[in-house]
Amino acid sequence: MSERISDPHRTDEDAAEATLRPQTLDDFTGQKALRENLSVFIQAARTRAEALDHVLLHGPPGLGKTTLAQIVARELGVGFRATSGPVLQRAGDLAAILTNLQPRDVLFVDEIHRLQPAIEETLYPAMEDFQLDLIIGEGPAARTVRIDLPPFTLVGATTRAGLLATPLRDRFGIPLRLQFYTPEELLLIVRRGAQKLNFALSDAGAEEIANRSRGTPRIAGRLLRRVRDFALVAGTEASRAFADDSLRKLEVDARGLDSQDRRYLRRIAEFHGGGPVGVETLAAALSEGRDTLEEVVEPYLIQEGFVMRTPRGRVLGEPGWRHLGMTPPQGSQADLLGGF
Ligand SMILES: Nc1ncnc2c1ncn2[C@@H]1O[C@H](COP(=O)(O)OP(=O)(O)OP(=O)(O)O)[C@@H](O)[C@H]1O
Ligand SMILES: [Mg+2]
Repeated sequence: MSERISDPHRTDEDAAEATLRPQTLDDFTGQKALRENLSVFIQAARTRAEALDHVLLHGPPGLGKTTLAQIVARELGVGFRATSGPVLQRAGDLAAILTNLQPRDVLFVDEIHRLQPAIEETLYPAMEDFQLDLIIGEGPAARTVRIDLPPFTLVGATTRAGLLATPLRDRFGIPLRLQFYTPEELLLIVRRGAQKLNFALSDAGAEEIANRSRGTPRIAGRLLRRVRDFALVAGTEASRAFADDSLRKLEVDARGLDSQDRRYLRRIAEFHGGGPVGVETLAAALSEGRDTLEEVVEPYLIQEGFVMRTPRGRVLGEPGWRHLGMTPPQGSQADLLGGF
């Protein structure tokens, strides 16, 4: 795992995140459409005193999936159990959790795209009919018993919805996609965070952090805590210039890209004339996993137009060239695809 300040994945250092985590739907900034819909479904479930339909949260790391799962349980006024795809090794592990749920509880399964196939199949009848088929004994004496489960809400989270099997995806009545946050939303998040941390951050300083957070609250929180460290040690208040200077020390540039992002862009520009180049080739050249590129590095670069995903591979976009201070070669793919 890399040590990038702009890595949207959770790291040990992010344990401090807990203080910044919003506790209610009202406190949760951004994702307006998603929040409004969810609020209606929660209210309806509460009114009917029924379990909320299963919810699938998908989107890039650090956008608030785990936070939302906890909020859903709190707003429903029910218990919250959490596990994750890679942790559940045997069908029995899942059975133990399911049979211990209280009616209407939320079971949060993080990284649900990494469930073992056998466990996934146990999950189907559990989600659909609140029934669990257990195999007791072995060999010819083995028999299946069917156990009724309390009605519950499965909240699944994944950064890779594309990897979910269709039968699993279809069993989520409420699929919700999280989007990158706008600079205005991040500004609000940074301001609130500074308040919670008792950190005297100027509005301009907050703006500087918000604009460089790659659309991701986790990164905003992390940059906020680092700028706060710099300010504490320097014994000054955090003006725009101070925030700017601190972020520069962390190698986060004016658009929020870090050294890994720039290495990725430069590779396409300098070794492949701007592309197209296959993601496997890039991953090998940069000594990164393909997954890391697709899940962590690329989503934001694609959304900002720095790079484009085409059937023939990755192509540097106009903003990508500009960011590197280079001009696209005449007749390059960026020109041809300019209208994309
Ligand atoms: N809408 C928001 N408003 C304020 N803070 C937020 C918001 N969403 C996320 N955060 C902050 O960002 C941090 C990361 O969020 P969270 O852990 O929920 O992300 P995630 O989508 O589950 O990431 P991963 O895919 O890595 O599991 C949280 O600790 C929280 O402080
Ligand atoms: Mg999470």
